Amino acid sequence: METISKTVTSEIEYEEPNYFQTVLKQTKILLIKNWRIAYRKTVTTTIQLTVPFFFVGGLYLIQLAVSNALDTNAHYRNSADIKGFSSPDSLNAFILTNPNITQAAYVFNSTSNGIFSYDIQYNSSCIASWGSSGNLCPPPVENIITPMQVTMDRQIIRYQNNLQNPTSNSSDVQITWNSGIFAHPKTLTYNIVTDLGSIFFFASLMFQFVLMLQDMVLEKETKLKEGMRMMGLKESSYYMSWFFTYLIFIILNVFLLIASGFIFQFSFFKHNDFGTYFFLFLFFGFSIICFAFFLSACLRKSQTATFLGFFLFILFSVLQAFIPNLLYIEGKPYSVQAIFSLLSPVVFAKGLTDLAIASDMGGIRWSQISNNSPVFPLLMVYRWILLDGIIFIVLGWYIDNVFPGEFGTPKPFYFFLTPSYWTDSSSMKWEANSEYEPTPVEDEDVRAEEEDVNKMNHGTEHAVIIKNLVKVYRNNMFWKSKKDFYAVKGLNLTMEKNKLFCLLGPNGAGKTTTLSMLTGLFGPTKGDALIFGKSIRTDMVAIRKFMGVCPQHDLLWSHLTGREHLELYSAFKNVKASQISDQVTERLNEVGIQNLADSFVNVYSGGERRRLSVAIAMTGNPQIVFLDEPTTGMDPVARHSVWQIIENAKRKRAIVLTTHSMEEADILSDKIGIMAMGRLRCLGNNLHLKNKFGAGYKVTVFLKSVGLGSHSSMANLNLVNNIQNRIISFVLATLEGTSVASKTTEQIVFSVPRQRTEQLPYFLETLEINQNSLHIHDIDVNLSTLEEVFLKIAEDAEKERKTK
Ligand SMILES: Nc1ncnc2c1ncn2[C@@H]1O[C@H](COP(=O)(O)OP(=O)(O)OP(=O)(O)O)[C@@H](O)[C@H]1O
Repeated sequence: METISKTVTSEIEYEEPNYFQTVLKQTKILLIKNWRIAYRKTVTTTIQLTVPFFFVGGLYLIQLAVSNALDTNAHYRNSADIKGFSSPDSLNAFILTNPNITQAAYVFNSTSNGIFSYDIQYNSSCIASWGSSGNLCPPPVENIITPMQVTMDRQIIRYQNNLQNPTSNSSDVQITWNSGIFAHPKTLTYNIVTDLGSIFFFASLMFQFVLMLQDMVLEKETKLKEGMRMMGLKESSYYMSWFFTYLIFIILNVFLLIASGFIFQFSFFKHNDFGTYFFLFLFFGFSIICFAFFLSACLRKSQTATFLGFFLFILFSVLQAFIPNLLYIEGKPYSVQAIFSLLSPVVFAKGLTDLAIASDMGGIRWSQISNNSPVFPLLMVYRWILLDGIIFIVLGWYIDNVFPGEFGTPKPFYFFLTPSYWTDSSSMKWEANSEYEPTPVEDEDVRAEEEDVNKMNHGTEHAVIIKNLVKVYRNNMFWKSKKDFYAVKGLNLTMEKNKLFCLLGPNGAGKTTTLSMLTGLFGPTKGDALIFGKSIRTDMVAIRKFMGVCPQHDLLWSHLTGREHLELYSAFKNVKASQISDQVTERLNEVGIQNLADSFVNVYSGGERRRLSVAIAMTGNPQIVFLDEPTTGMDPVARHSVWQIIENAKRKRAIVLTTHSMEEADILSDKIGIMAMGRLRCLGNNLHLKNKFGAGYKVTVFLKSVGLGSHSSMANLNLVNNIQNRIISFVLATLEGTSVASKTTEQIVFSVPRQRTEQLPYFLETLEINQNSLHIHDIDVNLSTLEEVFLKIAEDAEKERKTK
């Protein structure tokens, strides 16, 4: 057997923060946790943070593509046409009435005495430029002005020379020229932001919404949220930590969105006041965080969350594209506008459209937000978006409390009116639920326990008192059905302080369900339990302060280290900040994973994860610890060291253990209850159960070697058979009622009934006297094992199931 190092548990000092300090402290540590995980999920986080840049960039590319398309379609020139006009005014009149069919014009000012002056006027719009499509707007100097100037100058010189003397040079010619653009009507530029901006800006923020919804529902689905709650997490801290995590994401996104807007030179960002669009984006970000909260309270599966998230993304993209134009117009009743304004994407789109249209006309100043539009000006848009957010967050909080779904205990619909909700105060309330119709109890120990429990009025003398606890897994959440499954059928039980109670039972017996109710993972259908006098129905928050839990499935974050997990839970348990580091090291040493302390949990083996879960359960010196199959998957060395931890731990606290290892139950338990098919079948300490349910004793007779093995021969086998038969005949004749349990070439195991206890010493003496003549090497006597007791109970339950 390996040496087990004794761990000396140092005295833990606690902080006693008030409710608000606790919430703030927990929020801070959860924020650190969220950001650590986000930082370590490098690729996902980078995409999450930079998504607005890609959306705005995409918008810019579309703008380019649309402009080019307009270029291609322009039928802008017919270069064969040359027209003459009598005056600049008639030229201008022609150009204004026939836009974009003339590329350029010469306007002659004076042509006297060898002095020439002319202007070159050209079409400055991109669509009329020279060159083919693809060149968005080629420079006029190279394409128009220079060729025209060179051509004209040459012609003037030629003309002048011909007039005077064809052979003389042109030094006495003086030419001045100017260039300018055509007269043109008011320019209409294509503004992509007006048409598509709202979809793109909306999409870049909605991306966060989908991810957040998925993150939150995933933590719920994987029970991590409930795991933290069981260890003392405050609901408000949990929500605040997600809220601030995503608010920071949103703020970073908004800044990146604005920066991208400037990089791509959108007039939306250049011409409107910064505050006008900054607050619009920020408030919309806030409202989608609240909307995600609301939905996460209603959803259970992360896959559904992702699907719904994308569906809403598309639905709102469509709605916000056309509803604002139909809705926010003069003459529409305010009530209709108000109803649609409950959807923040719709009001957001209205705000964006206002800003986009205004950006072509100088933009909106911050001082104009209350009157920039006759219907729903920006100020009203801001107010509605904020109101939407507040409505959704309140609804989400209410639903989460009253309909917590699979996990969590439903609170009454008026829970927010009860002082205990706000103060964590315990009401010491004993919920004697009379609705349960008891099933007849066959075992007298179980019946006696039930009678004791029914006499108890308060539960402070015991660590746990369970009274008529029932759990029904409903087939659907609305009505009772025949398919409803009764997992626990009226459990009555007490567990003592400073003792270890072991709950055993075959698979599906209802052990985990019972533990889940006791730890507040979900509420009982009927009945109640008091833990150190506090009801699991009404005082779970108070109970969690002194409770440690090691759930059946490890609730761990792959991207956090073992040390970080323990630091997080120590803080939940209010261990003094200055002591956390020492306490964490102590817990890590205790379970023997100190060498993995700074490795991420995703590299831990199954057994190492279990050890970390046990260390988490023991964090903060809880008065009661629930261990659901804590040693599953551990090697024998680890298992023995965990047994030693449990053995040490139970001196100061109550421990409730479930296990499939009979050895573990035998060694550690002070009291054992065996459940099957949702009911308690027997109760007592291991000796009592073995005596009561075990077959009696096992006598193992070891045969002397006759040289079998690889050299076995027929003759030797016959010899062994003879020896075995003689021993069996002798034993069966000496001790009445004995039977052969098993037989090998080396040993024979006999089952001796309990009724023969008194004759056993005489029988063993006789066997010893005949040891040599019977060819016996050794004899061993054992009481029935717990395993036999377990098998008998399971067998009885199986028979009961078949007869039903
Ligand atoms: N969410 C659920 N919905 C419906 N039935 C459930 C649900 N959870 C558990 N059950 C059923 O309730 C019964 C009791 O389950 P429970 O997990 O409590 O058993 P257990 O004794 O802990 O078993 P094991 O030893 O295998 O862990 C099982 O038959 C199980 O299938």
